[in-house]
Amino acid sequence: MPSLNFTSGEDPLSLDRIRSVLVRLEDTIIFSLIERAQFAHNPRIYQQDAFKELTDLGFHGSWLEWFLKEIEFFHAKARRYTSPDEYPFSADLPEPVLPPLDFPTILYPNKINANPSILSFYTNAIVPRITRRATLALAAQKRAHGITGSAEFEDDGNYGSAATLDVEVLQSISKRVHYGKFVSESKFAENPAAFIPHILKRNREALEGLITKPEVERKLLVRLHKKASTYAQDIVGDGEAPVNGVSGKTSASSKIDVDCVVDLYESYIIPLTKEVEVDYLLCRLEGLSQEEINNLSKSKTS
Ligand SMILES: C=C(O[C@@H]1C=C(C(=O)O)C=C[C@H]1O)C(=O)O
Repeated sequence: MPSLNFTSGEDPLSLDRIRSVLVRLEDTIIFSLIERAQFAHNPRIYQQDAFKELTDLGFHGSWLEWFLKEIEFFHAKARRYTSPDEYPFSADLPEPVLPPLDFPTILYPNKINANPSILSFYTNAIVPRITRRATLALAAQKRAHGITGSAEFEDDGNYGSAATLDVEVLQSISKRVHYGKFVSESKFAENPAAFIPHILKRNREALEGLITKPEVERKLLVRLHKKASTYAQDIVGDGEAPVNGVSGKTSASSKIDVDCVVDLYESYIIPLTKEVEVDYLLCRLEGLSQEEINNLSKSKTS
C-alpha cells in the first residue's frame, strides 16, 4: 500500500508529494474493491454477535470486527501503529515488541481517528452496492436449484475471504482519509496567519473554506471514473488479434460498479478527509503560549 517514506530525508510536507500518495491510493482502493466485489454481500459478517462460535470465545461484535481485532493485534506488536500514517480500527491493542522507528516529528500531537465513521459508511453504504452483481448472480444460481429466501441469496459462505478483503479496503481508505492530517499540516505551515484567527474562533466553516480546493477535487473525480472504468474491464489477450494496435479486446462486462466508486469518494472519502483536515487544524494550537502563537502568525514558508 502506497505511503510516504518518512525516513528518506525528503520533505514529508511537500503537498505535491502528499497528493501523489493520495493518487496512488486510488489504485489500491479500486483494486481492493474489485476483489471484494467478486463475493456476495454476506450481510451476516457485519451483524453484531451473529456467530455463536465468536461469542463462545467471549468476543462480542461482528465477524468483520473480530477479523480487524485479530489482524491489528498482530500488526500492533509489529509496530505498525507507531507509523504516523497508520491508524487502527480496534481498541486495546498491545505494545510493539520492537522499539519504534525514529520517525521525524511531522504532525502536531493529536488523537484524531476517523475509523469508526469509515467502518460505518463502508459496511452500510458501500459493501451492498459493490457486491450487488455477485449477489444477484448467486440468487439466480440458488433459484435455479429451487432455493428460496432472500437471506440465503446474499450469503455465499465465503466469510473469511470477504472479511479479509474488507480489511484491505478499510485499511486503504483509512490511510487515505488520515493523510488529511499531512495535507492540513502542509497548508498550515505554508501560511499559519491565514488559519490562526479561525482556529482561535473555532470557526469550522472558515477553516473548511480555506482547505477546500474545488479544482483538485473535480480533477480527482474525473480521473477516478477513468481509472475505475478501465480497471473494471476484462482484457482478454490470449491469441486475440491486436485491435487498433492494442493486443486483446475488452469485454463489455465490468468487474465493478464504477458509479459506486466515484460516489464513495464524492460522498464519503473526500468529505471525511476534509473533516480530518479541519479537526487537525482545530487542535493545532493546543498547548502553545500566546507568544508562540504570535511568532507562528509572523512565520510563513512561502
Ligand atoms: C486533500 C486535499 O484537501 C482537500 C481534500 C481533497 C480530497 O479529499 O481529495 C482534495 C482537495 C481539497 O479540497 C488537497 O488539497 O489535496
